[in-house]
Amino acid sequence: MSTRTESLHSYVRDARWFGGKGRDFTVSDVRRLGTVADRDQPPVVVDVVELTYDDGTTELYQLPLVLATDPETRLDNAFVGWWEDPEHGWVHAYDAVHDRDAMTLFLHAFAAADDGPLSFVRLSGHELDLEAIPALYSGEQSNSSVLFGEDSVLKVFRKVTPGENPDITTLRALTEAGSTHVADLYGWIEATTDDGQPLHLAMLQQFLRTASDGWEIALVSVRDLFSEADLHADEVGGDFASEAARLGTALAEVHDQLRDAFGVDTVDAGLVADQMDERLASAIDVVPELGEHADRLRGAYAALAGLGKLPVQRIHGDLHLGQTLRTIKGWKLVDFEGEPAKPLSERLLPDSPWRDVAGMLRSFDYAPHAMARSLPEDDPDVVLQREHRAEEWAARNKAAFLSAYAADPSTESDTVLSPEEGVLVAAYVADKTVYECVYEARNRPSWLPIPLAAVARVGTP
Ligand SMILES: Nc1ncnc2c1ncn2[C@@H]1O[C@H](COP(=O)(O)OP(=O)(O)O)[C@@H](O)[C@H]1O
Ligand SMILES: O=P(O)(O)O[C@H]1O[C@H](CO)[C@@H](O[C@H]2O[C@H](CO)[C@@H](O)[C@H](O)[C@H]2O)[C@H](O)[C@H]1O
Repeated sequence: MSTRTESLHSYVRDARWFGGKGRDFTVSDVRRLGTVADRDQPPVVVDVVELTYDDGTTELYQLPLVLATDPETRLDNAFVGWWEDPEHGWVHAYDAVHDRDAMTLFLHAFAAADDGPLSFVRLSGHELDLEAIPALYSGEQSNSSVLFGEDSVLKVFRKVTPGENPDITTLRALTEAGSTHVADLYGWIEATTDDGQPLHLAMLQQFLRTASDGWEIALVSVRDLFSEADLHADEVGGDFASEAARLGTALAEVHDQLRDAFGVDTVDAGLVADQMDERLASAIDVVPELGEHADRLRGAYAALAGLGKLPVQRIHGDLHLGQTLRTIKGWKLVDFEGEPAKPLSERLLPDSPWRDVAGMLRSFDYAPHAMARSLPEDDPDVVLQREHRAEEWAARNKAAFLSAYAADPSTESDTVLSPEEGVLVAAYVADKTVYECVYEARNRPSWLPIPLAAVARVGTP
């Protein structure tokens, strides 16, 4: 291994955004996609490293790097390594998302709509604040986001896949449709692979200055309820139901706009049910406790199969309260990348809007149970009381969300679900709950009881 690949290997392995934690891999290739340069500062290159895992599968990870001739002490915390670079000789390499100068260079490249091996594509309609000071967003998870003052935010995708990135293309369609429920897309960075496919590297979008995370707001509402033992969910000050209803309306509008932009198709409900069944079979290998509920879950899938054909369209794909932001101008949905565990080819397929609805319904169940877990309590009466309140909170907010989602604006009537919609909701909720069992077993085992308890309730009213 050269010094360069050795350094890149350790940097990727230890990065917070690396999705292959715990798996052995080698750096099998490093490709340079392009360079952004200004004569007054070190060049910024965008490299993509190919990782090969023990089982032979590969993944591409993006590394924008500042290549300095001398050590840059101001970037000590972003040091990747020093090596002989094929284009720039001996360099000290730093992760560019930590560097204000490098990110300012990117912002200016957007303003100039630079086009070359790296294309900085910009949508019209917003004048970028070129004076904005870049700062890396501290809550980075699977990607790295850089805030430009209060004007825009650049999300740098870490794991990249050749082909269309739905985070960009879905957001672009919604922005162009004038949706009020997203942060507008301002532009994106794109390169082309050797075989001519697009490689979407980053996206620049509106910074939502007044945003509060939907999950956090929901938790505060639950906490208010728990602290008022004698009051019901509709009596406490922090009642969330009107927000849940606004979320339902927002999602219905987003689905309408996505239908208009990408069209509708149909799929065989039996095939969808089979996929749910397959997910269940592999989930049981990871979470054996699911086995005792398998018959009931399969009952929900069989009912779905009985529906014949299902309308499908572009959807969010991984919706939960943590992907919603409450702003002064209403609710916004973020992160249209789809379910992280699915390969890109599957995430791009049209899907049932009820998958998004089910994601939100599951979140309304998670919030009170997650809050209950964070407040240890020995008194069995209080535990029981909280359990009642948790069910009450979940039921109230699910109902508010669902009736707003399903309400028909043309008749202005509050609609209860049709029997067919009831079957759809039950099947997609069951499928999401199975997914969550695997997610929690792998990432947060102490939270596994939350979806497991919900699996035990599948099929009960
Ligand atoms: N446009 C935005 N304005 C302000 N905050 C945002 C914006 N987009 C996302 N966020 C915040 O950043 C967090 C991570 O964003 P997200 O798109 O989910 O990134 P990731 O793909 O890394 O999870 C969100 O939960 C939200 O709190
Ligand atoms: O935000 P991501 O795209 O990474 O989504 C994954 O992680 C989520 C957890 O952060 C997970 O969501 C589950 O936990 C949430 C509370 O933390 C809860 O609101 C959701 O309802 C529940 O599904 C999501 O499933 C997973 O894909």
